[in-house]
Amino acid sequence: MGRKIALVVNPTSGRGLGARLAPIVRSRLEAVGLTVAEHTTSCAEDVGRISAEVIAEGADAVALIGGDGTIHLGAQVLAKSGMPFGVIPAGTGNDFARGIGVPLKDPDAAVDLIVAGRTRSVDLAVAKDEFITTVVAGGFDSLVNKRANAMTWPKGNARYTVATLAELRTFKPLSYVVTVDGQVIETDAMLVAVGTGPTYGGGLQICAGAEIDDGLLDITIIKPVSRLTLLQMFPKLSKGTHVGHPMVHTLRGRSVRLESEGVTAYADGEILGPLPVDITIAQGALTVFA
Ligand SMILES: Nc1ncnc2c1ncn2[C@@H]1O[C@H](COP(=O)(O)OP(=O)(O)OP(=O)(O)O)[C@@H](O)[C@H]1O
Repeated sequence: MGRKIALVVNPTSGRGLGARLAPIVRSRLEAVGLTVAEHTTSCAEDVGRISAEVIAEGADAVALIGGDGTIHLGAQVLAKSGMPFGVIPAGTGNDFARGIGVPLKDPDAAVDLIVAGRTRSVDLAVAKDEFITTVVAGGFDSLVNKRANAMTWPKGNARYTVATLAELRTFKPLSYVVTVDGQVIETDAMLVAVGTGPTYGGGLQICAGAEIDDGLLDITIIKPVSRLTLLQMFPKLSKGTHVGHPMVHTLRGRSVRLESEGVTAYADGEILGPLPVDITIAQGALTVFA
């Protein structure tokens, strides 16, 4: 085959899983005759810088080892470049990989998708001049994210459960103005989420049913509910069955404006910035092996 693959590794993703996966991935790629140029990032800025360099140097494809944060950084450069890229999931959340159907706990199978070479174009959201690869959201979940990101224990997704329980004690619904393709919705809500793919927070199907390549943003509004109802809804988020609840409102559109005073929006698990935020769709902006 002789394809040249640039392997971009975030060694810190998944608390070191990225570094551990790199030699495994590299040898599997080389075993099928691919030429691998391995680049290990030493800071967040390196992900974009190295991605830009390997595009300029004429790599045939990029393989990213990392989690959603790494993919977010890489997507800023890879979007609209036409450069096909593959994901080897190494984060704690891995929601982008989940959304495009890459096996999460089987790096060999993830590598095999790159080797097979079948690509598809997937949509990205655009907000505050950034490409977003999963979900933009603000409200109750912003507080949970903030708390969970500051926690060192417990590890993995359990942090989100602990943070959710802590935030539930004091949270009050917020007032939002949500404008979807010009239609203005004024509502109180627990949170509003806007995604190209279905999940955030490591598999919570907040935008259940979102299709990654339909050219549309999926919007979920969770209207004010009691603490008990929100708690009961939480396990349903993993299956996406919250969507049938009368206080869960879903819609689709190509442009969304989210407004709510004092709310910080999160995107791809990281802080995006304070609302208001305008979100549009970049249809088919990213070419992935899947
Ligand atoms: N050497 C590094 N290279 C790249 N990013 C780094 C590095 N050190 C720290 N970071 C930071 O690590 C963040 C997290 O990486 P990533 O999201 O891939 O892993 P994760 O947090 O374990 O997974 P997930 O986002 O899926 O939960 C990046 O957004 C970046 O800011």
